[in-house]
Amino acid sequence: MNIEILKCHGSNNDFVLIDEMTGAYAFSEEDRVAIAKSLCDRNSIVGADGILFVLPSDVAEAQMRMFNPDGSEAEMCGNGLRCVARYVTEKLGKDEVVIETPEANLPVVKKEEMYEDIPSFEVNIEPVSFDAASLPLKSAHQIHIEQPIPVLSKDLTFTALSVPNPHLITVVPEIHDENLSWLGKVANQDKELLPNGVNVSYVQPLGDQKIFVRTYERGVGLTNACGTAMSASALTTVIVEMNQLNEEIFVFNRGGFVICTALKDGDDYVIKLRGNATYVYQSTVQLDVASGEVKEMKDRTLFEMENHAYAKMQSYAQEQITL
Ligand SMILES: N[C@@H](CCC[C@H](N)C(=O)O)C(=O)O
Repeated sequence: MNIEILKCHGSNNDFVLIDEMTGAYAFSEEDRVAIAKSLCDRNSIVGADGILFVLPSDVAEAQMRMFNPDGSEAEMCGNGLRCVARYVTEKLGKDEVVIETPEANLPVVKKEEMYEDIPSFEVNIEPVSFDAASLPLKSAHQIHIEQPIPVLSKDLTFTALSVPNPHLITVVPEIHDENLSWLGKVANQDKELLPNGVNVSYVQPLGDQKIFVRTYERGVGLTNACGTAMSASALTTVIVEMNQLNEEIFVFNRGGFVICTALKDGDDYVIKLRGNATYVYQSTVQLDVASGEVKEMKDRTLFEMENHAYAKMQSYAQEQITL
């Protein structure tokens, strides 16, 4: 079958967006899983960190469903939600809309450009829970903040939270990719400890309300950036590193940077995640859903100007962390 795709990214965490509101595809649940596995495969002619299905909603302007390359569906996707925010606001000619996600209806809003010629959006990341059962994480502590997990590490401590997808956050003086990758694999294999798997992040404080975050994503592996992980990391630094609530935290990553602000609304935390929503190209792919083979890509139109603008922003982000 022919499927129209939009390749997009937030902080170079890249996605294939498929519009099921306009396209009369009538995918089954099995189709969505198969399409996610085929189109995200880095050996195919597309390749991505995840897939975003945009569907009609009875309670919001649109609905987002996000699948990882292994075919698992995530409760939330922060970088993906900014891309969906741009897609839906531009389609409806509005500056703010609500997007239905599996656990919450989330407001998203177009913001002033965070860097020259960078379309920028802010999305709410919620509900947030520090209850270990919300991941779930098997722990002796109901609230697992800065506590060890001996099967994962002899010396590190971890903060567990769901936003609402599951995260383990560790504040470290420096980041070693091989070590994070090992930790992420072990954590995701141990179904006694973490039955639904987990996204694992190392956070390096850079001082002055700045942090660097590297994440091993559930269902993917190491990615350039993970929006929910950066949000969870910003909130964790508010709690363990005495950063301030209601103040912007600049979160740098392999693919750029975002700005997170952790707020408290009564007893509940909400994180505002602001960052780019960049279109890479649009095209039509011919896919054999049954065999998973991506046969052909046709009519590929590159968004050259915005890719060029994003490259500049990425160099700026790199300079900020090497200064
Ligand atoms: N990259 C995303 C998160 C995608 C889902 C995640 N891998 C999970 O399974 O929870 C983001 O930007 O938040």
